[in-house]
Amino acid sequence: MSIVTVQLGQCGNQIGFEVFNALFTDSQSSQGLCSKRENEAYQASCKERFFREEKGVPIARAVLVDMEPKVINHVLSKAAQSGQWKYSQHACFCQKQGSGNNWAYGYSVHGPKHEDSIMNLIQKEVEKCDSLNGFFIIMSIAGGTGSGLGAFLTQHLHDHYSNALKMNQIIWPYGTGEVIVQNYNSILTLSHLYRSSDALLIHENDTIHKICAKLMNIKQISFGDINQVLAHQLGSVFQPTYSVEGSFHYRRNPLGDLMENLVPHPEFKMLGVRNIPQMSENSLPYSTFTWAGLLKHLRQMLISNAKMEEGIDWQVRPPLPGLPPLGKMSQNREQHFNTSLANLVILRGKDVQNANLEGFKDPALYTSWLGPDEAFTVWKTQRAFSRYEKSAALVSNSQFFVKPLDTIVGKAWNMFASKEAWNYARVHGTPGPAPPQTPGGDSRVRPLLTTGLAAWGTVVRGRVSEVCAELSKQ
Ligand SMILES: Nc1nc2c(ncn2[C@@H]2O[C@H](COP(=O)(O)OP(=O)(O)OP(=O)(O)O)[C@@H](O)[C@H]2O)c(=O)[nH]1
Repeated sequence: MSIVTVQLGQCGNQIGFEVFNALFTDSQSSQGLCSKRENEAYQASCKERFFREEKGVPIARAVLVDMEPKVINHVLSKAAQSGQWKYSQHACFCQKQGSGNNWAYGYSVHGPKHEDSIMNLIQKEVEKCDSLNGFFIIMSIAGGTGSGLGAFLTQHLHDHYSNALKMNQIIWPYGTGEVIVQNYNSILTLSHLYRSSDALLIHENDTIHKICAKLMNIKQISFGDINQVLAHQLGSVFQPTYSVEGSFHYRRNPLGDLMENLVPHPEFKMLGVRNIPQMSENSLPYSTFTWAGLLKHLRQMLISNAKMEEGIDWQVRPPLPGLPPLGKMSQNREQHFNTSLANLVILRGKDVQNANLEGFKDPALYTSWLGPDEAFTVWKTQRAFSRYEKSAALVSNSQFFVKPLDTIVGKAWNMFASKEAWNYARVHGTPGPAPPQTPGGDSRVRPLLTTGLAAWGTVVRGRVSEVCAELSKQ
């Protein structure tokens, strides 16, 4: 079954390119450390998911959308220059003017105006799949096009393709110093996506930046570096794995299987990825790994909510069995133990059959309403990924995002409240501080933003407390 990727805005298109490039390069690699037959099955499965063929050339199953032509032109030519795969020239939609980091402009102006053209392109790409698995929608949540138009399109995909799964890859903005209205844009996007998407796979720019600095030893970090790390993480999740252990049959329903294992309740669908090992190419030849070592680190990253291998807090332990719920709760809080709803571990490489995953089956890791039998899954393949002889990825539905979500909602409310205070002061003749800049100099979008923000902010805030309440029941 195939996945149609929709790349939106600057961020979505730049990341999309790196993802296809990583998938293709890995699938063609001769360093898979497995039999020829197995390698061919892996390649065929990757191709069916992400590429089609036109005159013998692999073409990404993707639709590229941006309101400015520059980035799309750039990724089209980079893909063509790779000499290995291409985008279709006919699967691109761009205009001359971006959304100026204005969510409402993307959602209320660009969305309705270009809905037919974009949905037509998507339909054409869908018709080229023998069997559609779903959509993978890559976007940032802080700009205007990816976030606003992305929320609009996801809603329309939800309405038009109700049987296909929708997974949004969203890029969480840096905590400081980027787009002044990023917190508004983010909560507007999240609250819309929460209704129309089946799962949100979240990557935080701050985290990936740290991985580039600390694990990859990159001195001057560019979006290109960040996107390569991100593409590696996504590849480690989406490249094929066995449907039945030991067979060369690869999973045919990647998005469906992922959701079945990781989204046990439609209200809890924010997923995070951790992977191990991740290091610079120079260090790799001098490193050896064992499954026991990799899995010990990965488990501790999970329970202590460490975002990368470096700086893991080894003091955090699962709550002791038999403690009364209240005792468990206060102990959890003290230790910052990260409770999970569901975890999927994906193992790739040599001797994968010998990896022992008992550590992930401890009931103390999960909520009281799902035991490890339902909440924990493992996928495997003997075929090594990228340049790593052994590697492990963890996709987790856990408390990972409660804190970043709370921070973003809190900042947006503060900004909103200070703007309201300023308006009040102005109306009542008392001078107040200048208002923070809001998007929407355009009179069409300003009312939508102020009323919309109040409504959607409440929705997101409600989600946060629900997630906290449910997950802290441990
Ligand atoms: N990881 C990553 N983040 C990016 C990249 N480009 C932009 N961003 C992030 O995306 C957010 C800004 O969104 P953009 O994608 O640039 O904006 P857009 O969707 O094109 O919308 P407009 O510019 O308003 O038309 C910020 O949080 C940036 O940090 C990229 O290539 N990689």
